[in-house]
Amino acid sequence: MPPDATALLEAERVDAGYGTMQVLWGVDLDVRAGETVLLLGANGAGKTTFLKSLVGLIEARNGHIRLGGEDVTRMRSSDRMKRGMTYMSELAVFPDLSIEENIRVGAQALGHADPGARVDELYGLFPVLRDKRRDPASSLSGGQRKMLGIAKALSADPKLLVMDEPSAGLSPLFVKEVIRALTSLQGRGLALLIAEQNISFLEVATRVFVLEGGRIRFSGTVAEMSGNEELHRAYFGLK
Ligand SMILES: Nc1ncnc2c1ncn2[C@@H]1O[C@H](COP(=O)(O)OP(=O)(O)OP(=O)(O)O)[C@@H](O)[C@H]1O
Repeated sequence: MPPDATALLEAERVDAGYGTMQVLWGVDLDVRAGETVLLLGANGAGKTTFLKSLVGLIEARNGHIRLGGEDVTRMRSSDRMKRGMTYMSELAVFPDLSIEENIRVGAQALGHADPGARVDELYGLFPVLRDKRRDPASSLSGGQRKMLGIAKALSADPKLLVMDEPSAGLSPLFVKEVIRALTSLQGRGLALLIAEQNISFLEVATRVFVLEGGRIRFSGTVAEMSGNEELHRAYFGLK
């Protein structure tokens, strides 16, 4: 795949693994500015490993990762963050800190110029967090806690938010809440890369990549994916 001038993030033939075990085999994926890309895959497909190699928590053994056209493959995680890529993992929230403290910690750690203004802006996006701003994060429901994780990750005003299984541990009702929150973020110029095994997230995606056994098995639009009979059977059940 040649470097794509319009891609915000571009992974090209990425190999990664742990010790002697290779998990990812030549993974290609790109995210354009402002779009939402879903990385679908079953348990153990390598989604987390891939996201970690993108954000710099593990190093890609081969291949290239470019952010805004710049090669960041060997760059530290914090420097990738400064260039606009933020990672939201499951352990995104400090339960003992208040909601506001959580967001402020995020804004400060990620180097936002005016954390106070950013906190107000985020309350506009997630009003439920404003109402509970003095309460400890542990008092939030699962869905609300996920929203706090998203707000915290957004506090540095990234161009790309990389999310690992935002639906993990949530009931279908809370998954809907998170999807609603993500929908409200779209159209603000923010790009999202979401690794999931929950196909509910297809409704927010522009394009989909399917990872199986550490290899990209499919990439295309949601319509193209549901038009592919084998994938349709595997991910949507029998027609
Ligand atoms: N720190 C680690 N050390 C060794 N092997 C690991 C490590 N983390 C993950 N693996 C292995 O790498 C493979 C891919 O795991 P990974 O967590 O990337 O998959 P995943 O698609 O995110 O799965 P899940 O949906 O269950 O989180 C698995 O075989 C897993 O056991």
